Amino acid sequence: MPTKNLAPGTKAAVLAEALPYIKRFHGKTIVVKYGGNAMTDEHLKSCFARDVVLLELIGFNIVVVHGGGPQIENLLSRVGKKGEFIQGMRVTDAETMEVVEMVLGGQVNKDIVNLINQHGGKAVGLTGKDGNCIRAKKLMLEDKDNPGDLIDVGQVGQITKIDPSLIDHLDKASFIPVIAPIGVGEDGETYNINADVVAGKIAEVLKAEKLVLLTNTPGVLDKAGNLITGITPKEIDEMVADGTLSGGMLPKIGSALDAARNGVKGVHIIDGRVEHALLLEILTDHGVGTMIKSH
Ligand SMILES: Nc1ncnc2c1ncn2[C@@H]1O[C@H](COP(=O)(O)OP(=O)(O)O)[C@@H](O)[C@H]1O
Ligand SMILES: CC(=O)N[C@@H](CCC(=O)OP(=O)(O)O)C(=O)O
Repeated sequence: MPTKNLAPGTKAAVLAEALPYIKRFHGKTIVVKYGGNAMTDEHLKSCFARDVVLLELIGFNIVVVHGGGPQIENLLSRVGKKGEFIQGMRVTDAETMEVVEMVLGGQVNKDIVNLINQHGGKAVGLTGKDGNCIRAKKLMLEDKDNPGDLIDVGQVGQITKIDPSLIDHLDKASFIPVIAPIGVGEDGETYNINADVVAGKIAEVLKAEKLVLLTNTPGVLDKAGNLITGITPKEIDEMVADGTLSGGMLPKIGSALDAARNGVKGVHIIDGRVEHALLLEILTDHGVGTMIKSH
């Protein structure tokens, strides 16, 4: 949005408003999860990359974890396959895993790295295989309809360990890590992991001040479609039980809540379709989206 028509006093007030936030987050880690659904518009992608560079240059350690669900879907359809999801997790056979790794570790990861670098940042792309930073084992889902039974969703991973040393090295050297949600097993197996789950765990392990999940809804919506600005664990349980939270929102809210309970002070689900949503959330009084409370 052009700012040339704003009065100088208004511009100055907006900049001055950022000072307490700059003081609070200077030298601190902020994990940003960039959802595949929020990265479909070129202009918005460019705004996102600019925001990341700006936040890094004012002294925050930004770590980006990205998704790419729609982008995976696109390549799958080109090879004649259709994605299937159970409890928000993609059923991942060997061929799907190849596509997932190509899209997340290749296309999407390099696209984000390139954009950040074009805007003056120093981004480095990784998957969980690099430096063994995301260790995983096979995930089995609980069958909600038949308690006690397990559902096999193929090469979907459950995180067993995050090794933050590579990410720490990059942060210390002012590089911006851009992480694709692919994990590696003890015997070198490749695992597809939901990006929200990876972002939440990385935020916990890095003791991040904030976790911001950018998606394609204004935040968490109630039954009537209204935005909920703050949500408690009890309200989450109720909304899962009555089906108000479903699909991709299930792993998202689960990992957001885990992160909030495990020490990440501010956990927010925000609308990545809003220009500069990240700056609004982090540097202004104007909170956007839904804050996930730990109790
Ligand atoms: N109560 C809810 N409020 C908001 N979104 C919801 C809700 N329940 C389900 N969803 C779905 O969750 C989606 C976001 O998850 P997902 O598609 O995995 O996005 P991303 O690619 O950003 O991770 C929304 O687009 C919406 O369709
Ligand atoms: C196991 C699983 O579901 N993995 C996800 C990984 C990408 C992802 O999470 O992308 P979004 O953040 O855009 O949804 C998938 O294959 O779609």
